[in-house]
Amino acid sequence: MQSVKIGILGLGTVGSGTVNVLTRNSREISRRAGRDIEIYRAADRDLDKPKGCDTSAINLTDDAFDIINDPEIQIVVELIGGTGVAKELVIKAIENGKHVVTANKALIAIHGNELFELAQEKGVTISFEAAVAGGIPIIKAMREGLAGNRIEWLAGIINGTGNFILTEMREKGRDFADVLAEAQALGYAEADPTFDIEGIDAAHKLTIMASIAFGIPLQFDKCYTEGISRIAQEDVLNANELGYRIKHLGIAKKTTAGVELRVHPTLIPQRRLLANVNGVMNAVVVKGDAVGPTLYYGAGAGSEATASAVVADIVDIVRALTTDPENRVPHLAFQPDALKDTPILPMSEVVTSYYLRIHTLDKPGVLADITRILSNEGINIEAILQKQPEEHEGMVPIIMLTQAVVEKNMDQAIAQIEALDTVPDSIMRIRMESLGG
Ligand SMILES: NC(=O)c1ccc[n+]([C@@H]2O[C@H](COP(=O)([O-])OP(=O)(O)OC[C@H]3O[C@@H](n4cnc5c(N)ncnc54)[C@H](O)[C@@H]3O)[C@@H](O)[C@H]2O)c1
Ligand SMILES: N[C@@H](CCO)C(=O)O
Ligand code: NA
Repeated sequence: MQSVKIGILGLGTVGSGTVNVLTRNSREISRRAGRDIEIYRAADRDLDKPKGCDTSAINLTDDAFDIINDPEIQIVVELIGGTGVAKELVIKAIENGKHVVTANKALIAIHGNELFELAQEKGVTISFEAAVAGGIPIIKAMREGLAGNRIEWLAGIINGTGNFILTEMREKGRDFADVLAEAQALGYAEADPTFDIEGIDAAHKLTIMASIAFGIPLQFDKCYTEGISRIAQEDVLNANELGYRIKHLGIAKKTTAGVELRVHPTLIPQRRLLANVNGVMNAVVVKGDAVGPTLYYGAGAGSEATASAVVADIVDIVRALTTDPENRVPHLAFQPDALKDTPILPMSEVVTSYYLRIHTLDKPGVLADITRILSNEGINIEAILQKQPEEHEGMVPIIMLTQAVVEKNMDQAIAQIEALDTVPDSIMRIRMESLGG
């Protein structure tokens, strides 16, 4: 049988990994797919830059549209990134009747609704396993493996760069900027690394997972997003002392009032598996009503780990080339006309417990003022840790763990505490999750 011809757009970290995996494992892959897969063409706008793969047998171009317009190519693999030219290329590819594989979470989270509709209309598939948690087959697991469940919640470490930074800070006391530079050199970070640090990349991935879990349209703009750049070494140490770890989590939860969709640093008990996921590794816990909690773990970024997911998507498409489009697995797990518009809850309505770090002046009565304000807002204190002033330029850091409270009450309490003369700095708050049941 004739080989299936694919065209790759972008030969950077993931593009070159994809060439390497497809080439090295070509025999195994053909046995699985039932057809040979041929890298017919590849495009990179910067062909002079050395590539991380052998391109001698590939017909190269610096114009990605050459590939989109090539009638021989059945599958386009978009590994350029971003929502500019990548969107234009994907739309043109679909219009030209080509299937698309992409690792681009920004594109799917922001434009997925319209792209899937177009793909549906044209009878082609957009596959995006590499877009969420890199090499971990989380999309496949949720979309197919958990299809019998009502998914209740999911929580995950879904940014490799951020987890690498937090791990190095905790284990080696390393400086934030220094670790970020290393993550960039290793090819983990986004083109704009603020996407990693400020939680935007994790929010893209969480948006995609929440749609697949709950059967709702993609709503990236409603995702609450907070990064890790404000976390200080003292918070990492305090958490440790209290039996917790700080992890940058994406959390999606179905409640009776709506769906919680939030990315933020989170204190989780040290004994939880997620607390022990370190470095560039990612992990996602998905709780289904029938199966209970399930855990998916693996490399969340990196050249060949991500390529593993890209190639799996290519194999899936090749296997399904002759099937009727109506019989393919729906892009977002639920049939397009069965998606529900369950509301996304504003952050002010989310209920969690908190870690608070309050720097106070060393004066009598400060603690009493703080506890009075918290109590007036209905906030119960679970634990208090008071540090010595000497190490903190005369300030007394007070660390508190609270019981669960609705976020708007905590907002009000924090505003009142910050207004006290004895509290000159802004308060650090980190939400807590038990991740039990
Ligand atoms: N790096 C990872 O670990 C990883 C993991 C999962 C997903 N992703 C996603 O994969 C995509 C690619 O990421 P990457 O890390 O490989 O990026 P990269 O910067 O290493 O590679 C992008 C490549 O695209 C080329 N390019 C840019 N504009 C182009 C254009 N108009 N036409 C042709 N080529 C063009 C660049 O020259 C570069 O070689 C992004 O969407 C990213 O979010 C990356
Ligand atoms: N920049 C992303 C790449 C994988 O999506 C990360 O660090 O997780
Ligand atoms: Na994945």
